Amino acid sequence: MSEPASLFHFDNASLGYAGRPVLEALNLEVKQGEKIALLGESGTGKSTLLRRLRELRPDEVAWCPQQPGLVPVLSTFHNIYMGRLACNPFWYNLVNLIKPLATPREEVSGLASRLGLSGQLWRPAGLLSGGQQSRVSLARALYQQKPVFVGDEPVSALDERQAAELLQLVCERHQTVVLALHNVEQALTHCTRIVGLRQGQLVLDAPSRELTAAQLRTLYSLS
Ligand SMILES: Nc1ncnc2c1ncn2[C@@H]1O[C@H](COP(=O)(O)OP(=O)(O)OP(=O)(O)O)[C@@H](O)[C@H]1O
Repeated sequence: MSEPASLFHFDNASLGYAGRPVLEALNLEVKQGEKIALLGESGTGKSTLLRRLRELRPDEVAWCPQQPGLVPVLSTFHNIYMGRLACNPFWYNLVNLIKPLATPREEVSGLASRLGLSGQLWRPAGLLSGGQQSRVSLARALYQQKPVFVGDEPVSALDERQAAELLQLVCERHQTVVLALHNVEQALTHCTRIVGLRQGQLVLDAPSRELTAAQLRTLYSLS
């Protein structure tokens, strides 16, 4: 069997903003088929790394940002539909804005029901609860139907049961997954590899099966 293809490769890389590094001396390779959880305390550079992954392969990455960034006056349907806006011609998007066609209605309502949003399909996104908005954002990313899913704390606003179901759905539907998470149990259950960041450095990179929740919690301990 041939080796899985390398999708992202950082070799002693520095990532940051306007010449100010956030992550330094980064060595990391992501191969096709991997399910990776990125852990580390707030401000350590998880989002910075995820943004770079998205920039490197914009056509292959389904992106689920930390802030839902929904259009509040548009319905749940329209916000999810936006995941595929760039794949369709202008006239098709315009028609679907005014009177959604049967195919996208079916696709989006199927996805909405998987995410427990059936009853919210035609409500303006601005009227939804925080957890519902975060599920709409997740549905919009799933609707992109790309091979790589990059999610920045995509389930942090959800309860444990919903979070587990949706992480499973994300992993089933994408060949490669990279997720920033704060919950170490979720990381160990759903991901096969854990990457830990601390103060701008990669300090852990190991298969989940070799790690315990207690070891991962040390990434968050003060020192
Ligand atoms: N657009 C930006 N311009 C300048 N600095 C930024 C920008 N975005 C983030 N930073 C800085 O980069 C550092 C890392 O931020 P980042 O958002 O990557 O952390 P994080 O690990 O994702 O945190 P959290 O868990 O709170 O989301 C922080 O010091 C932050 O202030």
